[in-house]
Amino acid sequence: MTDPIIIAVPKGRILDEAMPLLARAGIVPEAAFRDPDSRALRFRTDRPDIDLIRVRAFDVATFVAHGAAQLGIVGSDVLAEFDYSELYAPVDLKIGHCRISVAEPAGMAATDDPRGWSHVRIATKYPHTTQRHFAARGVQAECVKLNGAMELAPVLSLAPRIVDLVSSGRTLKENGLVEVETIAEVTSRLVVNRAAFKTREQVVPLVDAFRRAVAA
Ligand SMILES: Nc1ncnc2c1ncn2[C@@H]1O[C@H](COP(=O)(O)OP(=O)(O)OP(=O)(O)O)[C@@H](O)[C@H]1O
Ligand SMILES: O=P(O)(O)OC[C@H]1O[C@H](OP(=O)(O)OP(=O)(O)O)[C@H](O)[C@@H]1O
Repeated sequence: MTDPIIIAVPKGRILDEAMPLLARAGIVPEAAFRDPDSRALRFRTDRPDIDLIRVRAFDVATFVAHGAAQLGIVGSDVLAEFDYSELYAPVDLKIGHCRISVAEPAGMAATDDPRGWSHVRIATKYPHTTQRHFAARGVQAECVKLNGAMELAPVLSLAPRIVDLVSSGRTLKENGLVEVETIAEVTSRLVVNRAAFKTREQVVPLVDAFRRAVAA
């Protein structure tokens, strides 16, 4: 038998929204996949030709780009940050809605005019996206890379502004920050390794199954 198709799924918040979509696409993982106590990382499904792996959101793109997984589910925020040429993103899964935004302390925003910025120092998990956004209007962005809790950076003087994901706005509010610019709207995408798209016969029907699952 040929190797199973591997689908990389992020273990964070997207997982809850991805489960019904997987089911509608005809893929039901073994029970351990949803067991928080399980230490397993690779799981069988009701389809003998498909396995799932559960990895960190940023690592989904890496596994699929390198062909270690053939398909994956990943936020457009992650895709924009990596810009891997080996990734093809044919389906907007319409889950994981949020936006990537610039935020700063409410007190600072009261008198700040983004049109006057020439150099900004930004704490973010998304340095490439940030630099690209600001470079497009001639602003130099100096980024301090963090992997979480960006909202602490302004109050602790690590950087006066942040670029982070915003959904309800609650995290910003509870940390005294306000959104001053939206960089992009974010949803999760089905990603496919370009070589696997051409060489593995199950991939095209799977992409179609996900497309139908979104429309259902
Ligand atoms: N507040 C949010 N609302 C909606 N979607 C979000 C939100 N935050 C993140 N996402 C989406 O979920 C993806 C994973 O985010 P999550 O916060 O679960 O991962 P993480 O905790 O940063 O990941 P990891 O622990 O792997 O570093 C993001 O890439 C984004 O596409
Ligand atoms: O606008 P809100 O609805 O408050 O959502 C925004 C928060 O959600 C994400 O964090 P997450 O909870 O995933 O934590 P992490 O980034 O620290 O892992 C993001 O990094 C924000 O901190």
